[in-house]
Amino acid sequence: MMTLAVMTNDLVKDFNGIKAVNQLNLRVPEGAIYGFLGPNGSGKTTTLKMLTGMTQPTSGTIEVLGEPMLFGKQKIQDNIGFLPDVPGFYDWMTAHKFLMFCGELFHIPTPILKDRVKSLLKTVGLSKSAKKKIGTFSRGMKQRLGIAQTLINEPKVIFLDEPVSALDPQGRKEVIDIIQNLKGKVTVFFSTHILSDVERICDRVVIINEGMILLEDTIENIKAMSDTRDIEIESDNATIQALNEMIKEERFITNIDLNHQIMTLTVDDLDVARLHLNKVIHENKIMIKKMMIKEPTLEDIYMKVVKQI
Ligand SMILES: Nc1ncnc2c1ncn2[C@@H]1O[C@H](COP(=O)(O)OP(=O)(O)OP(=O)(O)O)[C@@H](O)[C@H]1O
Repeated sequence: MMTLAVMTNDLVKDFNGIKAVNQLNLRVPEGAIYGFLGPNGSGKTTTLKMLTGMTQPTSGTIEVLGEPMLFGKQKIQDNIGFLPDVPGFYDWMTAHKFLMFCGELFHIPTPILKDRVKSLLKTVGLSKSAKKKIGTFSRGMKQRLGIAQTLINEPKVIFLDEPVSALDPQGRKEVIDIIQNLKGKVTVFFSTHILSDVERICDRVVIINEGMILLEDTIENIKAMSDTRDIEIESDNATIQALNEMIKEERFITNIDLNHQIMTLTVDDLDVARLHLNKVIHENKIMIKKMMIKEPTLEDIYMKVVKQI
């Protein structure tokens, strides 16, 4: 049986009649890199706060690592790590001092803690900046330090609230690479709205809106589920126009999008479309640079599911 790192049953958080989280049933397998997606205000932060024991649910239950979350009494914080969306640091502390300080809060014996801090600084690529003040750090460096802090107590699961959203592409890549390297060592539950990152590293994804689940599955299954397939054809402008005239009345085409040298066809039957297009291109001796089938991206699917509501 699959071991679950996080399980919620009918989780609800009501703020004066507004259900920020509404009957949420999450199943996060142990060891997964789990992407928690949703537009602004969909309930991600509220969920994360409940999962980490900081906010009391209105109703429903939470189990983390098989232990029921008993609000106010739980020891669960010893076994989890949490990086809030806007982490706070003492700017005057060095990275090394900060991690030592965090470890002391867990009463980790000093010799063990020293080794752990050293190894964590290496994991997040901050060994060379260990003695620098946090106030001089870039956002990306702070976020990496934040990830090291979530790992200080050797948790089995860490929760990261939008860890990459405020970072530039370089900073994002560094943080995403670190998360990817944690695979197999710790369960990572992270919220984000940057879909390309999710696509690259997540095993499973859940998309929520208005506190409810719209979709929950592996990335492959989510992509396979989408039945829309586009065909992209590239040539010079005139050829594209000519081809458009030849095929625009075909019944298998549901939409044609022309963008100078690129024509994108949305079709209802990919096989019929390919056969017919090949025939037209061959018979009319049309020179094309490229014809390819565009797989739907997670972003296409996300936009579709979120818009349905
Ligand atoms: N303390 C609170 N009191 C009242 N309403 C709240 C409170 N916290 C959140 N909400 C409401 O709950 C809903 C969900 O908010 P939440 O911050 O969980 O969403 P989110 O998905 O994390 O959004 P974002 O990506 O913008 O941070 C919103 O409508 C928000 O206004």
